[in-house]
Amino acid sequence: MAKDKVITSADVKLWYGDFEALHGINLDFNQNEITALIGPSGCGKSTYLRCLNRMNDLIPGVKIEGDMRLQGEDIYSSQMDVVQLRKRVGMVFQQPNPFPFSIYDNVVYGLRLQGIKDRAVLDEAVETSLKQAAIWDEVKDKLHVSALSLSGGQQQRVVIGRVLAVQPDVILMDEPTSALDPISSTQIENMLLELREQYTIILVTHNMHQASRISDKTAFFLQGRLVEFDDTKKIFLNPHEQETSDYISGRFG
Ligand SMILES: Nc1ncnc2c1ncn2[C@@H]1O[C@H](COP(=O)(O)OP(=O)(O)OP(=O)(O)O)[C@@H](O)[C@H]1O
Repeated sequence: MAKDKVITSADVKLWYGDFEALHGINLDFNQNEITALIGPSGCGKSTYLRCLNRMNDLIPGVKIEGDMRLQGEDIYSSQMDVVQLRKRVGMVFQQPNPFPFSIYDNVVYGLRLQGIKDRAVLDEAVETSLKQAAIWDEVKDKLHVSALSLSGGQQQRVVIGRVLAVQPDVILMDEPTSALDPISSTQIENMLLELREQYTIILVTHNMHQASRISDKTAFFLQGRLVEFDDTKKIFLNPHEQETSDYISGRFG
């Protein structure tokens, strides 16, 4: 049975000034799937990812063309509320970036911005989000200490909790484990497999083992082009394109 498409993108092109970084990307994302974006450094994975919640709007001199839709709504329409969009399409970066506040205040940050003040509602959101982010047991007795006092792996899970608290539809992750040790990385990978039940996840990764272990679909980018997009098994075991095969087998990149 065909799954629902949460995000669709057609003929996405992006220029940084005169430099064309994306050359017409066509890529759709199914609900409750993890899609990995792979490819050598500089091929445009992060640039493409940032198009999906309009993070590139913040960069001067950027021009974007193409059609990108979230649940059918035009992401680049003038009607689109960008604050709402970034709530619906949350983002986790390579370096954990907790705010210099307590764990609790980090997690409820987005909810307070929405005007939610009810302590019971906030408490409930903190517990639920930190459980989903697989860090509740480690921090439940110290919710009011600074998030910056945690290890890198714990900080990244608190940041994921902060993203989950506003109940996004889609979570964008840009190399979320590359700054972490192997145990923390595995914890986050296992958590993503759980989160897939509820969310649609788009993950940029340089880690081929990670892409093959946890993603349903894989998109291989090269020099601003989408070379191949398919089921992860197919991409890793029997890719259609020679360039994909060369990259997967470590012949470049
Ligand atoms: N703010 C920017 N201004 C100008 N050029 C940029 C900017 N950001 C990225 N680029 C260029 O766009 C191209 C794609 O970069 P991008 O960061 O999207 O690649 P990537 O595949 O995510 O790389 P990596 O795996 O190293 O993070 C590169 O040539 C890069 O130098």
